[in-house]
Amino acid sequence: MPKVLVSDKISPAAIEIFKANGVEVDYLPDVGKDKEKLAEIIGRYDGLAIRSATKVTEKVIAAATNLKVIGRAGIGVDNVDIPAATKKGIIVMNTPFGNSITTAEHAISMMLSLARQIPEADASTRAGKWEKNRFMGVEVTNKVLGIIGCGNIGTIVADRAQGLKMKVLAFDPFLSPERAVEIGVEKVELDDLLARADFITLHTPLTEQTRNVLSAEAIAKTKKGVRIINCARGGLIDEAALTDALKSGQVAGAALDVFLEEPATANPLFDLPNVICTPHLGASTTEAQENVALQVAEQISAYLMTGEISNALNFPSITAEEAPRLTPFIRLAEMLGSFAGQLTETSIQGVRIEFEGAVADMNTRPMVAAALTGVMKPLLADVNMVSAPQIAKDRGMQVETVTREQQGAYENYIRLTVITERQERGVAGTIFANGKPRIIQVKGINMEAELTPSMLYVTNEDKPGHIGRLGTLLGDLGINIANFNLGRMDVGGDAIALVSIDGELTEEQLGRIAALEGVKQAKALKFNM
Ligand SMILES: NC(=O)C1=CN([C@@H]2O[C@H](COP(=O)(O)OP(=O)(O)OC[C@H]3O[C@@H](n4cnc5c(N)ncnc54)[C@H](O)[C@@H]3O)[C@@H](O)[C@H]2O)C=CC1
Ligand SMILES: O=C(O)C(=O)COP(=O)(O)O
Repeated sequence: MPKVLVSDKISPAAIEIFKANGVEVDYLPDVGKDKEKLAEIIGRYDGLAIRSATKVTEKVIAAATNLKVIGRAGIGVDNVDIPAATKKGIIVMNTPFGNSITTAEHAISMMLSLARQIPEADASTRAGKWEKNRFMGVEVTNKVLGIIGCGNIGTIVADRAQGLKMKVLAFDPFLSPERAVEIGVEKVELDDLLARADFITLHTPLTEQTRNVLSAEAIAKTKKGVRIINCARGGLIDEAALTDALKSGQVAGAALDVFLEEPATANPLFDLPNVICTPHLGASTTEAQENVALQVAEQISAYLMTGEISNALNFPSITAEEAPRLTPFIRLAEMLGSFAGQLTETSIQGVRIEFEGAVADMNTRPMVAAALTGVMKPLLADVNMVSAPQIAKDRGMQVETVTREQQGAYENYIRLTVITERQERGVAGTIFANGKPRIIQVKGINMEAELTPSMLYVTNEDKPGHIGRLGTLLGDLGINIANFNLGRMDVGGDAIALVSIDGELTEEQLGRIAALEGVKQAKALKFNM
């Protein structure tokens, strides 16, 4: 039974879902804040469910010897070292929509609170001061809202702001002009937004490109008296520059849900009167927490129990519907990769994967990942479909994918070619109606061979007597032949024998086969069936 650790506070409904799906679960909501403890126990788990308090660092991942999946009950994954997880073959998934409405509503609440100084007015009134003249607000109607990052949350904020009769500008390099028209925002460059916005709200992920998007220079370009809302990530604003700008009056107010250092228990911004702070509450509503908890528990369970992948950030999704259709082709791709990988002795420069017929129409990315896994497994035992594409890239392997829709003799086939300095070696296979993989071509030579766990691969010159000699030798060696497949280029040309055997050949036995008259290469191949 797979075992999952929940290391942050998530809705108890998730625990029930894990159990109902046959997944064992430990709910230790304080462990996420204790890096040492997390690293100490993570080795026991196949899955990890987190929110933002758990920092899944390289060190934690190094200790995660059994971990297969990290599920973020929420959106931002800047607390997970995704490259380290990918290299270790661990899927990282999030719940991209579960808390977006809630977070957008928090941003709007923060904007209105800022416009009317609600927290301070509240504190003053409770203190019995009745300072009616002190709290002069601003209307948002007809004001300009600048949204930096117009994805899921930014778009919902835009919609709600339009309801408040605001004019909305958006800076987002990935927002298409058509989409901007559709959602009724004016797509602008950052400098334009900075110069024109009365309110600026941030909704990008924290990445190296977005870090300090509101830097001292950017803040200097804003309209004097701008109000800034950040319900995305702390690192998006240079906090020192914001502090200075709030003091100088360049920025009239800031509403911050997120901070560079969290938990934020001391921060110079807390001392300023025109600042509103909440403790990373963007996603904290009953509805959103229920959504993300249920979803993450379902996603993690589905991956661990069936291999279904949804909302992974480091692997293409495989839906429950396509999983059964894809599985035989993923296995075929891995076997072709393994076939070619085991025959390759020099360093691999590139891999070409061709898909022809019906398979060309399917989701080929998992098949490419599986093929690369097969190719590299003889060298790197713990490579898997998640880590293989990244490892191939890191090693400078060129990966080319070709899809052709026309059909040849087979309804569909995959050809994998490994390119080394010396040669190109291609091997092609198909899936028969019974779902079984078949090799149909090796190095341009047609044959039809079932792949079995232990095989002997022999190349030779096509001369009379070879098959007899090989069969006799295998008999003398006490090796039982389960299946004997032959193919040749042309009469007297290169020929290949692919022999399924019971048991495995020793080096010594292989040496004797290689020494047979006419044999060019003899190799023992193993396949995980
Ligand atoms: N305060 C909280 O509790 C919560 C915070 N968040 C934060 O909100 C962020 C945004 O969430 P979603 O809207 O769901 O993500 P999303 O991926 O749908 O949208 C992000 C948008 O940012 C844009 N973007 C990326 N790089 C950019 C750049 N350099 N400049 C301008 N735009 C850029 C993208 O094109 C995308 O449209 C999350 O990454 C997370 O960090 C999310 C949920 C709750
Ligand atoms: O979903 C996100 O990105 C969030 O920031 C929400 O964080 P949380 O789950 O409330 O710790």
